[in-house]
Amino acid sequence: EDQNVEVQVVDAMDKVFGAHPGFRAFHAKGIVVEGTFVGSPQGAALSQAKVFDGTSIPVTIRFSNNGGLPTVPDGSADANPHGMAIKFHLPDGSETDMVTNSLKFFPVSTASDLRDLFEAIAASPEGAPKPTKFEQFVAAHPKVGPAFATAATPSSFAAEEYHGLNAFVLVNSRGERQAVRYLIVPERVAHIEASAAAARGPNYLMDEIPDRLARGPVIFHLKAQISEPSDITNDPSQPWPETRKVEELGVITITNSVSNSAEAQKELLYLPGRIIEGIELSDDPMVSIRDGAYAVSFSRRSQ
Ligand code: HEM
Repeated sequence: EDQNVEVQVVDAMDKVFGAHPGFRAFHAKGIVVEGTFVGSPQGAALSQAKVFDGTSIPVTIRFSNNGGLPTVPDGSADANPHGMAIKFHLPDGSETDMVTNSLKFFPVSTASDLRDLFEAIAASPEGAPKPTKFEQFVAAHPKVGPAFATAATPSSFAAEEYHGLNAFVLVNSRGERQAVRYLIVPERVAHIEASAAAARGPNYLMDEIPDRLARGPVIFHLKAQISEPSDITNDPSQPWPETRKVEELGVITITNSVSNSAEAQKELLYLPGRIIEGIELSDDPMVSIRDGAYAVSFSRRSQ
């Protein structure tokens, strides 16, 4: 990977979406909610991380739309995939994060390919000569089309399944290591047609979740897809077979929205590589590069 891909990828995002002071370079539109996580015995057997020890851990969650436009309509295809970022607040004051989205696999293998994808989009405005740079990129990267085809428009942030995509390694108290990919599974997945989403208005997802929480909690199951030794762990564009075992790591109970979401999300920084003992990076270099890019975006949006 290039030395400066963390900066280049954020620059390329800004070329596509424009720079919007105070907002994230990507997943710019979102809403912050709060709740708790309780780890399961299976989670504790897979990882000694304190987050899975069965005690109730406060969580701060940000749901988001794809893209760098703070005003993207929630039901637009450009808002897919939606994101779910979770920050777990451990009793010792430390934090660990998970940053997931609703794609079933990632469109490209590496961060430099993602940079090149945004560069190609930026170089392919309306009326650009055919084949456009974007069309050429898609032709040369066969996972882009199929990956985006896995994204749909949810009826609610609470009715979507989210995927960690990058592999992590869980380490238990016996030192046993298991590469996994996280899945965040709602009680019910519900997708709607673009026309129905448009009828609900441009902020229907952001408006719906506080209303829902006022009526009662929202439950998700945090799960781990368990890899086999032959599975590739350094390429999130390669899904593992559907037949792989999935273990429950615990239950997320979202209890409330926050009154100052717009301010709260400015202060929040989720880092996919913010991990604690019992969770390790895999051989996928993308996670550390993501950390760098998220930090670049954070420092720009905090100015
Ligand atoms: C090389 C790959 C990637 C790069 C360079 C990248 C870059 C970024 C950047 C710059 C941000 C804004 C961060 C901020 O200002 O706080 C962001 C946000 C986000 N990304 Fe990525 N991303 C990558 C891959 C992924 C993957 C694989 C996922 C899902 C599994 C994902 C899901 C998200 C989500 C959900 C957010 C919003 C986080 C929040 O709510 O604070 N990204 N990404």
